[in-house]
Amino acid sequence: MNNYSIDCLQKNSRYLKLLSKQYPSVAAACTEIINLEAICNLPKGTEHFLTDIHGEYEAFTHVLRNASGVIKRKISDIFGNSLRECEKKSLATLIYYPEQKLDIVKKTEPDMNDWYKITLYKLIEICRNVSSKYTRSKVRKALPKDFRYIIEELLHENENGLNKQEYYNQIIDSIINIDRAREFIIALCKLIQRLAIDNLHILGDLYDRGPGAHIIMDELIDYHSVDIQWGNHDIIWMGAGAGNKACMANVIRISARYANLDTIEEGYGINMLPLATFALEHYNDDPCSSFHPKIANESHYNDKDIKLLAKMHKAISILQFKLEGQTIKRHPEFKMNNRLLLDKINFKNNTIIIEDKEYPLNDRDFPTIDPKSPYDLTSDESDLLDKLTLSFKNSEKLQRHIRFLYSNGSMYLKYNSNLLYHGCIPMNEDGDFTEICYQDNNFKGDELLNLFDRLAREAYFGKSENKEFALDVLWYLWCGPNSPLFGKDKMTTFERYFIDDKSSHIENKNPYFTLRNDESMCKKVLSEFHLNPSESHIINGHVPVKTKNGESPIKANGKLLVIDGGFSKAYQPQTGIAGYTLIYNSLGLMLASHEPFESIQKAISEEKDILSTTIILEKNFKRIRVSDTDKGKELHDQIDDLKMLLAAYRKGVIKEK
Ligand SMILES: O=P(O)(O)OC[C@H]1O[C@](O)(COP(=O)(O)O)[C@@H](O)[C@@H]1O
Ligand SMILES: [Mn+2]
Repeated sequence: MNNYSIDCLQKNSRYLKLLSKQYPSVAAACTEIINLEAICNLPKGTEHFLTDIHGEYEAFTHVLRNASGVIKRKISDIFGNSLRECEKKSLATLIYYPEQKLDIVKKTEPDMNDWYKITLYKLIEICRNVSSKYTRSKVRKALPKDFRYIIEELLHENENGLNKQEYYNQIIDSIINIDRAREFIIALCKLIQRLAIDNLHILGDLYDRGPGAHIIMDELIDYHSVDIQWGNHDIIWMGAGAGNKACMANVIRISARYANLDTIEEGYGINMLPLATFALEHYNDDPCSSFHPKIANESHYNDKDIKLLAKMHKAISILQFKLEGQTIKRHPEFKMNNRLLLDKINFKNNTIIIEDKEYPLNDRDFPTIDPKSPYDLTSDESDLLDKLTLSFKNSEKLQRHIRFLYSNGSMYLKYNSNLLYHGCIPMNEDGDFTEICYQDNNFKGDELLNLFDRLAREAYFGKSENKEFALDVLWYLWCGPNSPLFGKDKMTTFERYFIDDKSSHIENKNPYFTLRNDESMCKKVLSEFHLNPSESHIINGHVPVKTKNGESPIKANGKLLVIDGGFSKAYQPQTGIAGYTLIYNSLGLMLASHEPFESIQKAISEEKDILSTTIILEKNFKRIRVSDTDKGKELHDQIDDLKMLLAAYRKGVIKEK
């Protein structure tokens, strides 16, 4: 026990008085100290890392429910050879999708009560196992209200204990007899899912081409503990929600390109009719060949839909190029003049000069561009943009999702000695961190990311005259040459639509992406962020690992892990797999690589789980305790404060209440 002097206690008396409101007596302070010290000795909770989901909600939902294989492993650990493989599979499917699986069982099972009974025993066994890492109080808080008391009884009673056996069996029988088995099983399955993972980390790009980013956001909002490191695709949605027109045009363009306006229209209730009307009016006779949407499943769309989508796609792309040009001109400090392209078009010859090279354009229909002032909006374009901006601002659901990205997200995160970020820390060829000047000060490394984080928040919440600048910074973060989220020298969107010569499409990655293979570089980054380089790791998303070409997700001698493996179907041909996820539990760090996922429907009806291969990256010989984690450090600080309060009570500096 620390020996606090009276002087020290008196100096801290204002804080101690406040603390004494929560712990009003010696007994209360002692109880809390014992409680916190006990928590510190528990094994650390399991962390789950996912990234680059790109709107693929089915695969995402599945990996969230199967906890990247954690639940399957628990079933195997607990039941070993006492269950057949097919029984383990069924049990796993039940835990992932209880409602749907119960409906299927009901159709074929001749003795439902018997099935309920056996299943309940198994589920309680698994619940006991997954809850053993937590304090009773934490488990209690996770219990569903309706069954709180019964589950607690079942978790803490030993059905083999002589006196309790009948009591235990009676509870199970009663649940079945009063017709509550279905609800009870669903509650237990959800509890297992909830307790299997203590904390979820998402390393960015929830949004983009896949069909259901809004569904993913709804799931995350309901998730018990999640943090998000913003990706470049998330940041344009944040920009669109905050009212930046260039970001909004990008968001609509990408949705049109991937024939995925459902997220905007049905997910967020934003009406695209004004864009459709505008497109039909101005591009009616234009085949918009380069703007044919990329459609995963052609059969969903008829010819007319595709033609209309192509016109909308072109209309919003031209708007994007105009708005981006205006942004670049407003901000010479962004140093993006090389991306001013509309004024480099020769409308007579139908060519463009980019970086001293002349290219023919594959399209000559630019009905809304005035060659003399190509970045000016026509009055129809202005009206359209005003309508769309208003709809984005007024979508209650979009705004809720954006606020969630702000409250649970950031540019980067330090968590239990790992450094998490989506893209990169901008670097020069020589490995120095790139400096950016803002308001006469230079920023680089962690300070640069902190600056961007602050400005990103100011763009949404700010009220000052700097807000407009901050809004443009959100767009810079999407595609600016020194954006940590983008990490490339330029985004060649214009070239990919209008120039056939593919050499103009090249986007060069920041030197970071080569330098990060070097262990000493990674250690330098970790030190920059004030982490101990010998025990910490960097965890990255953003660039898909081309496993097919022999690339490894483990870089720099294990210091850096890239877990973008292609949740997004568009990247799977390159990566050869369907994504990496990372699990960090009390025993160490494990990397899971997943085979492509067919569908939730097949996962349920055919019990087709994702096939995952897990490799252990680091194994701890001593189990990691809460005490060794960031939470543990917080708890130790609290314990110290409580000990000081105890001393204050005992030395009469503070009175018990
Ligand atoms: O495949 P598309 O639609 O042309 O998109 C490619 C664009 O997406 C980007 O790769 C950014 O998205 P990611 O963050 O998913 O890599 C850009 O660099 C590139 O210009
Ligand atoms: Mn990305």
